[in-house]
Amino acid sequence: MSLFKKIFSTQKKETLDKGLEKTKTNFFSKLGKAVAGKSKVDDDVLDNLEEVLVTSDVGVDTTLKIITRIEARVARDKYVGTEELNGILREEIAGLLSETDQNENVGLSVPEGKKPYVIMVVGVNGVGKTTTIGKLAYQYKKQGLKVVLGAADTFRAAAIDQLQVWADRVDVPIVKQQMGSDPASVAFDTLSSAVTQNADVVIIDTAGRLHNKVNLMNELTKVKRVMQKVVENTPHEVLLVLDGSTGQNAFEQAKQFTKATEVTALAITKLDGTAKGGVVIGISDQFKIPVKFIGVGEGIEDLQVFNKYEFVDSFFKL
Ligand SMILES: Nc1nc2c(ncn2[C@@H]2O[C@H](COP(=O)(O)OP(=O)(O)OP(=O)(O)O)[C@@H](O)[C@H]2O)c(=O)[nH]1
Repeated sequence: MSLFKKIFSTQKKETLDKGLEKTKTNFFSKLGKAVAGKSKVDDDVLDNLEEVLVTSDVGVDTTLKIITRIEARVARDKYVGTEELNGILREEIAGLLSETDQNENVGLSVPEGKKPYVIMVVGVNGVGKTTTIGKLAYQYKKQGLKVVLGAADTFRAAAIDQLQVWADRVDVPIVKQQMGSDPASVAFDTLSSAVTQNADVVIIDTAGRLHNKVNLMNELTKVKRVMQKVVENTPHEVLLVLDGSTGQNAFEQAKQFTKATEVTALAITKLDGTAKGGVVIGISDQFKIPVKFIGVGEGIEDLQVFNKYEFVDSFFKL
């Protein structure tokens, strides 16, 4: 590994460790209480553990899967000491995540033959959509790729302004129209401009109004249809941004959006500010959609390509 890569991966690890601090403190303090005074993993410990996982926003279904795995292990090994619980949880959760996430996580690479690579970003207001687009644009640009942003969230003037702020910050072109204009028309213009400029990556913001699923569905379908008039088979990626700090609400949003449109990847933000980081484990397990990015801070560098092994490692590192 080159020195640059080593420094970068150490920094990435430190940011991840720091970003997960709140979740870990909360989780391990609960886990400590769950096993207090116990030397052996028995039914009581398993009951307590179940509660710890559920209250850490891992989600009921995923929690039950984890508990079943640990039960089987306890039954097999006859005696499992509580001091082994951390290591066992780590192994079982890593195992669970690798079973369910079948998709190859390509992270920031742009697949061959897909130029411009078009990412449509969806999600409700306030989840960190604009910030994620800005951070993504920065990372693609840092790799030497030419990026164009499209402000197709035309529902609020602030959304267009905010995206402009990020476009200026990252120094990438943005295509926008007035507030209230047709999002599909902005998407059309953005893709046309990207083709003319020979851009590598296009990132399109969309309005995430969930109050009416049919409207949302119609709007996203139309945006997609119009995109395909410019570049076939686009968008290549539909990235749903979820706010990790909302815990179960993030699950709910994932359910709604996956019903409204075909979501191909997830970004889970604001993990640094929350004790609900367990949501990443539950969401990775429940939806057959890869978590590609996680937000672990407000800074431009604080969006990471999600790696389930690094995540579990950081989570269970004492
Ligand atoms: N701590 C932390 N804050 C984040 C992260 N991602 C986004 N934010 C903050 O979350 C807030 C909302 O982010 P926006 O990007 O404006 O969210 P949005 O979904 O585009 O929301 P609207 O612009 O209201 O539609 C901002 O203050 C961001 O700085 C993250 O990973 N960590």
